[in-house]
Amino acid sequence: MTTTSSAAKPVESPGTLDVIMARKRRELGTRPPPTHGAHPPTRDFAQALVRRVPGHPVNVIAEVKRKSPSGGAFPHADVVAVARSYEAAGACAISVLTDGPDFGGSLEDLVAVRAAVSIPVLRKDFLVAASEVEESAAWGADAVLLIADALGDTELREMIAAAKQVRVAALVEAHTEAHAERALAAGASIIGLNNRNLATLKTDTGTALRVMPTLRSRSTALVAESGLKHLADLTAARDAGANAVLVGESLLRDADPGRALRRLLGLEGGGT
Ligand SMILES: O=C(O)c1ccccc1NCC(=O)[C@H](O)[C@H](O)COP(=O)(O)O
Repeated sequence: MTTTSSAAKPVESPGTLDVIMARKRRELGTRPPPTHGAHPPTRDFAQALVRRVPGHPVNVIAEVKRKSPSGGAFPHADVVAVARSYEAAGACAISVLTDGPDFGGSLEDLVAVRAAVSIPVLRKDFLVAASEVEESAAWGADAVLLIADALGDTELREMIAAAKQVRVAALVEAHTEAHAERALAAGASIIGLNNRNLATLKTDTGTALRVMPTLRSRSTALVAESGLKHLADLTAARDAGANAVLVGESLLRDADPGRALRRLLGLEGGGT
């Protein structure tokens, strides 16, 4: 928090998410509208989240990104190789960061990863308009991330409706119960509870555990996101109602992200 020099009234500094969303809204104004090419048949993201896999504590959406504001650079530039290793290790879906400036990703990464795996692929970005949901479908995304905390009610409703229209799943993320309720009211059926506060980047893995039980009976699928490192984090998320978890950093810090995923799932020794 910063304060003005003379007035007593405090002035909030914009959080990281606000800064990113402001950039995205500026960029949208300067980009040509998406061209809508034919897109491949959509892989069923919701089904991948709810399908029970014998021997897995919970389904894992495994994430590829080259860097992040909170984590800095990750040691794997070849996101396609990492995605392949995740699929072989039992991931139910792949999350691909397509934001360039803050995460080192691109829509070309999304296309390359989708061509390399047979499981659904989530476009993880900071979408600000329904036209970008349509654009995501044209680029082959099976699902898009929408961040309830950063979108108005009308935007959220329009973007969820656009996703239904172009037959991509919408994973609607919230950090608080209030934003999760807004997501449900806007028509969301797959809700992600982000343990990371995207304004401050502080992570508390108890966040999803506290909020998910209130949503269990009103959603198709629940996803606990961010900061998950241990098998015990996965079993706790499952016990609180999660169908799936979204994991990036703890896998990407390992020299072998596929092996790290097997360990996280309790399928290989060395996990905790
Ligand atoms: O991770 C960040 O630093 C970040 C900053 C600003 C906006 C979003 C950000 N991350 C998005 C996510 O929450 C994660 O990519 C995702 O949930 C996976 O989390 P983790 O397993 O902790 O990498």
